[in-house]
Amino acid sequence: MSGQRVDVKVVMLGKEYVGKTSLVERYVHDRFLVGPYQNTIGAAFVAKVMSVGDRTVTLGIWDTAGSERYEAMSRIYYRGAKAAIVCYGKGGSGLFLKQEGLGARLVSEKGCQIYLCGTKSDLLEEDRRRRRVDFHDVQDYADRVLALGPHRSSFFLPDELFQKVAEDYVSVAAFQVMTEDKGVDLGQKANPYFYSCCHH
Ligand SMILES: Nc1nc2c(ncn2[C@@H]2O[C@H](COP(=O)(O)OP(=O)(O)OP(=O)(O)O)[C@@H](O)[C@H]2O)c(=O)[nH]1
Repeated sequence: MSGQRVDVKVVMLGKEYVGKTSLVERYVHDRFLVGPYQNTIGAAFVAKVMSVGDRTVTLGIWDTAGSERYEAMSRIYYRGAKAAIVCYGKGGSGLFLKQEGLGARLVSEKGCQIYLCGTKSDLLEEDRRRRRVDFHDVQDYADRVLALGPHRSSFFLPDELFQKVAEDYVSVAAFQVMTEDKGVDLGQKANPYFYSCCHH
């Protein structure tokens, strides 16, 4: 990685145990690690080179620790992020508050595109009653807390999600403005995307 230029700083956010590391592992190494859960300490970094049309884009992905113990540290990692993947466990505890705080802070970060990612969809497929986070709550969060414009919902596999981030970097006007260092109008950069992922 030394000397390699990162085009897009991507930060993974969300509560502990929600599945951030597994999402990155699936995307970067195409594997799902079974075994005892190991929480991330601080943050982990990985770079991934990918193609968008005839362009090469390097994502620098910071997988931050979800535990509140590391919250102060995480702020360091999302400084300057151009994309934030905010993960929430659809079948998890139902607590969305931490992400709300993080999301609100991210909006104040210049030029950060936000992707809301529902994880562990496979658990819901096994048993619909496990759903704890309602899709409408997520929509409400995007509207009310992030105060962002129109949004879409899609089911994507992990590699498709990161591909979308890279494609947006190349194609979305706000990103193009940023690369020219002209600054970003927060009002125009604002579409959150809802993604639903599982890693199996
Ligand atoms: N069934 C299922 N389990 C998952 C999925 N993704 C992650 N897990 C499990 O959930 C647990 C937590 O996953 P991690 O990826 O380590 O979670 P994290 O968000 O990185 O956690 P922190 O490092 O504490 O922030 C692990 O035991 C994973 O095996 C998924 O899509 N489906």
